Amino acid sequence: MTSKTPLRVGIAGLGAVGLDVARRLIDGVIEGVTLTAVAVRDADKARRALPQLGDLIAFRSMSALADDCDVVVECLPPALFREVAVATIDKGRLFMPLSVAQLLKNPDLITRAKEKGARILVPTGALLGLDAVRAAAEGTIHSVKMVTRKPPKGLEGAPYLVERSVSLEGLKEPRKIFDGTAREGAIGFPANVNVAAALSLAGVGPDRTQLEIWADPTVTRNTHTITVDSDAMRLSMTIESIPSENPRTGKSVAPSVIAALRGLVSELKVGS
Ligand SMILES: NC(=O)C1=CN([C@@H]2O[C@H](COP(=O)(O)OP(=O)(O)OC[C@H]3O[C@@H](n4cnc5c(N)ncnc54)[C@H](O)[C@@H]3O)[C@@H](O)[C@H]2O)C=CC1
Ligand SMILES: O=C([O-])CC(=O)C(=O)O
Repeated sequence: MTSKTPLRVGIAGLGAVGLDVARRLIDGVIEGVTLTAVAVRDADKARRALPQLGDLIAFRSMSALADDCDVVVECLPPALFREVAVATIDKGRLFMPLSVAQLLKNPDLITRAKEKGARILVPTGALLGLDAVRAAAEGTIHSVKMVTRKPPKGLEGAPYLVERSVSLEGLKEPRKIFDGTAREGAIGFPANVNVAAALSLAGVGPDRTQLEIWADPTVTRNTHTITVDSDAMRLSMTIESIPSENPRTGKSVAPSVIAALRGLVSELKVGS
């Protein structure tokens, strides 16, 4: 792809992340990247939010989104992930998932991407430091741990809590609600800790990545701390992301997608 050929982007799902990414692309924040098509549930609602849709930016079904896009950014509820993933990969496009926990449930997609000449690029999303974790993974990683603290509203309704009839309503003190592996966390909290899945894919995999989740009424931000110990480095990093209109999702997620898209076309790219 040369900088003269615009990179055509499709977005599946215009919720907290997708709408923010779409707005920024329409505003022309990245020279050489255009929003070409979107897949939405309710076209009228999408047009009310973004009147530019439907004219130069096409509405497509999820299976047709990749037809005229080089990159498809998936910003859907987890249950819809596979449909758009398969359609994009089968067309040999670049697939950028946000519902990263679903990648752990659908590992065949990675082999499928190899067969079809597609690529899967996981943006850093609500996390940080994945470049350093990948560098550590070039050597020997001894341990990876992530501790997530979210305001209770950002965790309510997660399957892990519903199955155990755990209510977070009226919580006054921080409460540890989960302690296990990233794989188990991705199953129990599919819309809350995609970041744990991303961390595990960057480092030592979902079964060796440890995860704690706290419902914490004393924090106002979605807070993730990662600690990595390897033969080359020890690192500990924390990000505190302001919740977006979707309390589960931090405001750092959409800019992270924009940064990842920019990295596909810019002459200078900083960080791996
Ligand atoms: N990787 C990461 O760091 C992060 C990942 N996420 C994940 O990213 C995904 C998107 O997050 P949000 O934007 O906050 O979710 P959201 O719930 O705000 O948006 C989802 C959108 O999908 C739309 N949708 C539902 N059915 C649809 C259909 N059949 N066709 C097209 N669109 C449909 C909904 O109307 C909604 O607008 C979620 O799976 C979330 O868990 C969220 C935050 C961080
Ligand atoms: O935005 C966040 O804090 C992280 C999040 O929802 C996720 O990883 O699914």
